[in-house]
Amino acid sequence: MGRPGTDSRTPLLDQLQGPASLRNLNDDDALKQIADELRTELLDAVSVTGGHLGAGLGVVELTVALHAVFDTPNDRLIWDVGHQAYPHKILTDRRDRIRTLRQGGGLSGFTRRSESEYDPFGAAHSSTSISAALGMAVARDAKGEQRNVIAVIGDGSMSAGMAYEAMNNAGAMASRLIVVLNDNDMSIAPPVGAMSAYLSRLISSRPYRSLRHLVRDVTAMMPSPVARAAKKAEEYARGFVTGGTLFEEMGFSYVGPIDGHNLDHLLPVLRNVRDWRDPGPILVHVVTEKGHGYAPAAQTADKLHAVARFDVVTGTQVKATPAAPSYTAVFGRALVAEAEADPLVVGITAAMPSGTGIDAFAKRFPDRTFDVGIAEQHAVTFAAGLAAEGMKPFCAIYSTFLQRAYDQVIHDVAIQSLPVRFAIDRAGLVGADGATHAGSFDIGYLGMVPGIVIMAPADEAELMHMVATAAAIDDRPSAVRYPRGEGTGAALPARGEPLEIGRGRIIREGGGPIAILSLGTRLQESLKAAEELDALGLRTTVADARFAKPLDAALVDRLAREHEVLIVIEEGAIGGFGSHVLHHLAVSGALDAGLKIRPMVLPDRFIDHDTPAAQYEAAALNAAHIVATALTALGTSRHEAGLKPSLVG
Ligand SMILES: Cc1ncc(C[n+]2csc(CCOP(=O)(O)OP(=O)(O)O)c2C)c(N)n1
Ligand SMILES: CC(=O)[C@@H](O)[C@H](O)COP(=O)(O)O
Ligand SMILES: [Mg+2]
Repeated sequence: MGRPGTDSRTPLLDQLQGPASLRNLNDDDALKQIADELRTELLDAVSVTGGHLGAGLGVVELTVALHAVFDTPNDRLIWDVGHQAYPHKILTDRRDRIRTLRQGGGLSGFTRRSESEYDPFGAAHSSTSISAALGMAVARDAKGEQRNVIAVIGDGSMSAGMAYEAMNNAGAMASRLIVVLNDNDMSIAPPVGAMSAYLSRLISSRPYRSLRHLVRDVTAMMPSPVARAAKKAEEYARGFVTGGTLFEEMGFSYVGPIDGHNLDHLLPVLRNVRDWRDPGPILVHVVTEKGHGYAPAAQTADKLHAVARFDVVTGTQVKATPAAPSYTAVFGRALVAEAEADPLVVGITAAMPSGTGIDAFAKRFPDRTFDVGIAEQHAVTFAAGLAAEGMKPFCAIYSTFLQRAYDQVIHDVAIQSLPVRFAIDRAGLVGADGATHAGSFDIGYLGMVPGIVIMAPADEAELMHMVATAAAIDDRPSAVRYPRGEGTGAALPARGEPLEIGRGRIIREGGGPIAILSLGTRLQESLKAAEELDALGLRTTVADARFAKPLDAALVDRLAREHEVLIVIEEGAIGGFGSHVLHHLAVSGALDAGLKIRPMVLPDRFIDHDTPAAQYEAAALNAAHIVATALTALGTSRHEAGLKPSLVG
């Protein structure tokens, strides 16, 4: 691959008019050049935008081959997770926008139906592609239409139960379906689990098939079961112990392993698979390298899974120096402190050790750390089993990914009142990953679960106290939810002090008509708003709820009784903390006295990718919005109050 301008060949990528022009080339050598140019363009674009890099680098040749062989967009191409789809986006009508990736108003960092006809299914949460592809294949057959449906799923994403649910169903159906297993022996971290070990054995036991073998394998599958029986007989004759791969046992035809960077192999095999007319699913096992073709990727443990802006020549990333440790890092520190004091404390992650801070715990307590792979449902019930036997499991899962294990939280944990501790990272807005990753719903979806304790720290010191509080709760589930990114710089204790469950705290006594009850890290904005209101002679009370559940009813009643206006603010969707406060005040009759209560929550819509600052402005949860809400409730405009005009009126 040459760097831009160093490749003496006539550029071809610039001449492409979408994937159809790839197919019209009829020149495999030209496709190889296009792959080189595509990798260069990918590097150049992501060096400017940042984002997910390693996965896309690993599928450059595969992306070219898929679009060169299949009649996209009529043939449906579904990318699992979608973080590897930047080359796909460059080849499919979005090259001109690729440098807007993950920015407000720009391209999504994942596939998205609304973005392009070449994105038949949205993604970002893993392991959905086979299910969606099977649905599209069955719809095709039901409508008598003709097309191929191809799901591209990674080895890491093959560790989620949903992938097996889909294969189990597909393997028993006649619908023609193509699954490309993109096996780069990586998840975000090195892969874990028996499936990963199996795939490694499969690859080592079946060295790259020669082209002749590959074409023969596919040919043998084509005409009829007779040829397949002959092949099976040959395999038995050659001493194959089993009937073949796990995938074949599940009703798939299997082709591979294939070198996923070798277009001389990829193209003929995919063409054969395209023309294969036998009923049922086929799995094409493609072996790739995450970060392929870019030396700095090979030198990093995570193969440059996600990067900030970087220098293409050196691979050096441009990272701002955080002013304070991240909530994630503080969680890791807090968990280590609890584990040093209590050998029953264990840490669980679902394939996100670095993202959750469990990697720090693992360094200190490798034998008490469990990475279960991309398997959130299993992680929760695995934790329930541990808790049932007296262990103290901390299950660290992003808010958005915990959505996948909701029934396990209720059915396996809460109904049995098992003391699983949920460390819910990325709770709230997450910036560039956008709506699919926003942690908007956890207060809502957990808040209705009887018995669970839900905490939200105002800063990172509070986070340590809440981890200690959770560690001490041995009779029911507990959850601590905290945001992505750095903390406030608060001084940190060596170890947290358990809090009194269900007790909030008054941060500043106002004495005026307005009170603000904040849950979580919106406290900083609430204090700024109080300062502004003070300046108007409206001395404002600010309280930190600390607990969404159980609610501090005494605190809520006092705020309601002593103030004319009560603002309740949280970084969560409607149906969360504010709803619980409203419910309590309505049931208790406190609203009958005419309290002007204003819940402030995330807008009731999905908030697209953007910078965090832009997202908070869009969410209207900043100090200026709090001031405006309070004044409006009071019946005073900012003008009457003598405040300079604000964007929020
Ligand atoms: C349900 C879910 N859990 C966790 C993640 C976070 N995540 C994004 S990519 C990834 C690794 C995927 O590995 P693989 O499928 O092998 O793709 P590769 O990055 O190797 O191309 C993980 C864990 C996710 N997107 N969805
Ligand atoms: C693709 C994916 O789902 C993860 O890589 C996710 O983007 C990580 O999010 P953070 O960057 O917040 O850890
Ligand atoms: Mg992988």
